Amino acid sequence: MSPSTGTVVRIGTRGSALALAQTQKIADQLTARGAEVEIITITTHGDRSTESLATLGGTGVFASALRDALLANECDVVVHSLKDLPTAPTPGLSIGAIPKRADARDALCARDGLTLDTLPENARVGTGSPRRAAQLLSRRSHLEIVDIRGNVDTRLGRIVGGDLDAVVLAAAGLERLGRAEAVTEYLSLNGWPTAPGQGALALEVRSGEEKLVSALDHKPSRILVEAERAVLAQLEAGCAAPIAAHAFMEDGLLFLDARVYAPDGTAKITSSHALYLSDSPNPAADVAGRVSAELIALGAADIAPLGA
Ligand SMILES: NCc1[nH]cc(CCC(=O)O)c1CC(=O)O
Repeated sequence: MSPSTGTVVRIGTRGSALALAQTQKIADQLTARGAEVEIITITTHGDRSTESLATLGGTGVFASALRDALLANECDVVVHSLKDLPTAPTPGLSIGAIPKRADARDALCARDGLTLDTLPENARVGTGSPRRAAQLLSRRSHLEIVDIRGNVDTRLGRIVGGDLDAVVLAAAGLERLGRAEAVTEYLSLNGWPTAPGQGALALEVRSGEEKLVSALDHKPSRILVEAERAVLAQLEAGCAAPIAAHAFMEDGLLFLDARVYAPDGTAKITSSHALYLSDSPNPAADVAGRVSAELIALGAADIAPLGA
């Protein structure tokens, strides 16, 4: 054990079961590196509201209360789900670490082992995400999309209760909550890219205090999520926009695939580019620049409400 420094690192988190589970993991990793930590639960507008995610205005509903707590010195580190974090930097704050990314896939959780192909015509599928709704409709145009909110357990409960036939959730969240047994189909990222940054966490600190968490930073994960999020930033899109992105590395190349969907699933615009990581001082921004420029040139703003 390292000797205690005498300072306790206060980690702020949302109070949902998912947020607490992922924060506990980060707390354990910091403790293993000799830090003394304390977890502080902060209630956000996004947690209190029962409005649909789309009407809440998307961007940052979960993040702003955590950031306020950090700026007010009520805690020293906050743990965000990266995909819920607005792309604009906050003055005075900095992302001190992006730990190794978990599974970026979406997962279908359906009754009776059903899959996307075997769900009956007009099946009721719950999601609060305009991206997932568009992807579902683009694969199965007769599905009935039900706008749902609430935590993962509540959503899964609606299948058992018979109200819904299926829900689509992030594989990473189900895994963190120990609910992976509810998955009936993992949706491949090739055909079903997900929200920029899905499966990754962001550890935010006050600028200058990055050292509190920098040991947990995972450079490859940071490059991948930076590439995906740069598409959102360059399209000036919010986290509720029907946009999906998937970056991966292979043989020294950084690949980025992004799609913009019409909300009703009847149209989509796609772009994919790759570049050698060694060819650019900033490969994430460069590959995202090419993809975004192409999406815009192909009419992304005409098929989807990007600012949502
Ligand atoms: N917007 C809610 C949210 N934010 C992050 C996750 C999942 C975990 C992750 O992507 O890291 C979820 C739930 C879901 O989409 O099923």
